[in-house]
Amino acid sequence: MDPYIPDRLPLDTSNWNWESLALKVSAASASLAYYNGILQSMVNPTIFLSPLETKEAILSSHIEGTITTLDEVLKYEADIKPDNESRQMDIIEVLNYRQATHYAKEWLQRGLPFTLPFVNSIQKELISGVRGKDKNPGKVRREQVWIGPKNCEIEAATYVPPEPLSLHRYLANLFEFIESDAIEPLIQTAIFHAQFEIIHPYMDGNGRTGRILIPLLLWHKNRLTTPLFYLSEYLDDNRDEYVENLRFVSQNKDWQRWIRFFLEAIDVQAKRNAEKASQVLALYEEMKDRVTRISNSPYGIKVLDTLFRMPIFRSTDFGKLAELNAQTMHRMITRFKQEKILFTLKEPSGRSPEILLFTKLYDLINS
Ligand SMILES: Nc1ncnc2c1ncn2[C@@H]1O[C@H](COP(=O)(O)OP(=O)(O)OP(=O)(O)O)[C@@H](O)[C@H]1O
Repeated sequence: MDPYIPDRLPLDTSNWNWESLALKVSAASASLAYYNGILQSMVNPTIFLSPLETKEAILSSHIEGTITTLDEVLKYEADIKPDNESRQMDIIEVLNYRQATHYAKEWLQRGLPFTLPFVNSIQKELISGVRGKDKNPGKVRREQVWIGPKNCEIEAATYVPPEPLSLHRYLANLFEFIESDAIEPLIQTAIFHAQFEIIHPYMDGNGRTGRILIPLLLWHKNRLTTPLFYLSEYLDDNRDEYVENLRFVSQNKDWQRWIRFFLEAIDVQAKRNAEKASQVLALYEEMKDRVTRISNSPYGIKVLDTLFRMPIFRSTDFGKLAELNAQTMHRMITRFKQEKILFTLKEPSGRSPEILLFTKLYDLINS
């Protein structure tokens, strides 16, 4: 199989079946707008949706074969680590993914441009210090890669991305394309994701970097007011179809099939994300009164935000993040336990602090 020569963007869409696409676009747009309305009603969506972001990191990494659970990741952050070393590496990959997402959001919200150097730096954050760290992090590849059965030779590949010397040309075309205002933004995002995967700019992390970019693009194209959106649940549930639809673009030039799949994914996930975000918001409102009453102090909201940031935590981290002195922290934790808001996951022992679980939020995110 020869290296693929990607289509130049924008595509020639004169023969497309716009009627069928328009229906999908309007359904996905409506669901996304509804989800965005919920985002807008949140005082601090970054804090509220922080556990959902961890789940997105887990599922996006799972598409690439990294296996870990929300429980393991949250426990790891609270210093409960699995014995198995490869499991630990998988958790670190997920934490890197989340770190790369934060980094990307901050970059864009500071008004910095959506360019190739930006995406290079996301990929660098993603693979630094983990599997792939020796594969030129943050640099466009200079070697040929291919996709196929694990460790296969190029002859057995199912797809061979473009040859390295041509990459900068295709990438320049891709980043120019995304700035065009002449294309419907959801279709533009769908095309961007597929073309990014088709180009396969890096030695490692192409799938995950491409998926990190989706909410950032939706934000860049004014479809989200905060770059928070979680698509990987759908892509992971429909992994074979996801990959097959990408393959159909290069194999049959079937862009419309890919775009329909992508729009369906946005539609379904926007509804799921909206439901989850509303549930988190409702839990926050319920807890606001209780926590303010229990804490009976000016720290109430800070304490609540800290609980929402990490449903499993060490008592000492909780104290630090909520800016409480040790005495106040212990008093509050005791009261929260009496009120069955927090449960002890691990008793303190020696110099190790107690580890606690905010069950309601944890169950909600995990359901
Ligand atoms: N035939 C295909 N055409 C275009 N893109 C594809 C194709 N098959 C898979 N992909 C994309 O490539 C990603 C996986 O790429 P690859 O197996 O090379 O791993 P990678 O570059 O190391 O990425 P990661 O480290 O995130 O797994 C998939 O998640 C999907 O987005």
